[in-house]
Amino acid sequence: ISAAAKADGSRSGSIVAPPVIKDVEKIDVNPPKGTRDFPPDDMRLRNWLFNHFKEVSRLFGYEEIDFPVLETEALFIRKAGEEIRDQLYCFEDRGNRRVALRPELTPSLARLVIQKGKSVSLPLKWFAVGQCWRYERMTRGRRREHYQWNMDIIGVPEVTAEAELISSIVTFFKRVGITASDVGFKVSSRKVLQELLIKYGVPEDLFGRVCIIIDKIEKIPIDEIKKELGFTGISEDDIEQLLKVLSVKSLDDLEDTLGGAGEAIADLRNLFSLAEKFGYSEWIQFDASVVRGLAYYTGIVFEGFDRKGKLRAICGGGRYDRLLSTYGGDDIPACGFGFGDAVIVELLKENGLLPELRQEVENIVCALDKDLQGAAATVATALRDKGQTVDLVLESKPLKWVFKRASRVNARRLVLVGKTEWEDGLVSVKVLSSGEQFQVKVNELE
Ligand SMILES: CC(=O)Nc1cnc2ccccc2c1
Repeated sequence: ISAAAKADGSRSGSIVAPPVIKDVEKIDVNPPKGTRDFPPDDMRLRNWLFNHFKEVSRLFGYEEIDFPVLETEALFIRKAGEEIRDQLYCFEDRGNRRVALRPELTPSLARLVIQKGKSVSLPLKWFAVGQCWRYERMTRGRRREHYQWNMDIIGVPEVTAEAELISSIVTFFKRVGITASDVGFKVSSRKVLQELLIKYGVPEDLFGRVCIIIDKIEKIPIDEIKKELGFTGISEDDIEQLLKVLSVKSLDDLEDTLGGAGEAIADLRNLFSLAEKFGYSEWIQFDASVVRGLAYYTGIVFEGFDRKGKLRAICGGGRYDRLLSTYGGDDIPACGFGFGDAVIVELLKENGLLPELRQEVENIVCALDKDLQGAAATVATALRDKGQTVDLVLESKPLKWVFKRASRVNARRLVLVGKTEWEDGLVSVKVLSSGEQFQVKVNELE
């Protein structure tokens, strides 16, 4: 071989190296751009968060629902110029159907309510925790998926519904240690805008579009806002007046500016007095500039914000009384909120409230030599049948290895199956925290 090898170490001539079978390309082991894996540590935090979401929802008497992450594209096609529409993760499936990964849960909920029709009795109180998707052209490193907790009340026209929804979010915050000095809710009503646009003679079908433009008020320059509002046909004077109303600082100012208490004022005053009764007054404040970025809201809108102003909105929601009818359903009033899984984790981190979550297992069961593997399986099963968690050592390993694994999986105790004890139906147990050691009959282990 050396004769055939060249100075540069390459080979030639009669020597044939065995063919290297390269039948698999090394695949990219990272998840697709903008998406996340949930290895155990991350999954523990996610389960901790989602369990709080679900426990609060159950505390409020809501029933859990779910729907496919894939929907028809038509469910999300709205012409109000929403960002969520521009970033729709849509495509044509192999049956040439236009489909989309859901960017939010509310349309699916509306679809399900209409599908159920008369077979469900109102009011419905439903909740879901589901993954939502967006496709951004240039991924500015932003995520393309997140999980959202939603709670919705279908069939209640009064603001007691919105008041209860905010109470459920306050309950969640309290459970994870967030207080009214960390977080607040900005509350307003789109009926303010509605009343103004009627006054300005703006056609009703432009309402959603105007709301979406106003929602961008803190994100793009005011001149751009005025220009976009101009395109909808509102006069410059009316635009000035509109922006003035949206900057009022109190409900009283709003009432003066609107020249009397319309529905919007009545709803808001009602909500604030209910907040008192629910016990969360110090969590909410009126803020006329809150409109939220979804076209279908029609009344009260609210969003959770961090008082340090360092993070994007934590959650948001409101009343959407027309959504079901736009899908051909009956005119059923509805309201709900969405709560994403990203900002809340940043907030908890900022406030040192992230929980320390470790794997834990009660028992490691191990055979002390390999012909006791069956006995170890019997012991493991006896413990598992009693509801004890067991990590069964599945191969014969030196004791040193077992101790190392015991500390890594945070086991409470070791259960060792040895030859002599087993003949007397005994196993030996070592409590790892105290070092206490004892022998016990298998069926007395608990
Ligand atoms: C902070 C964050 O991850 N936001 C986020 C991530 N993915 C989404 C996907 C769909 C709709 C909204 C989304 C929002």
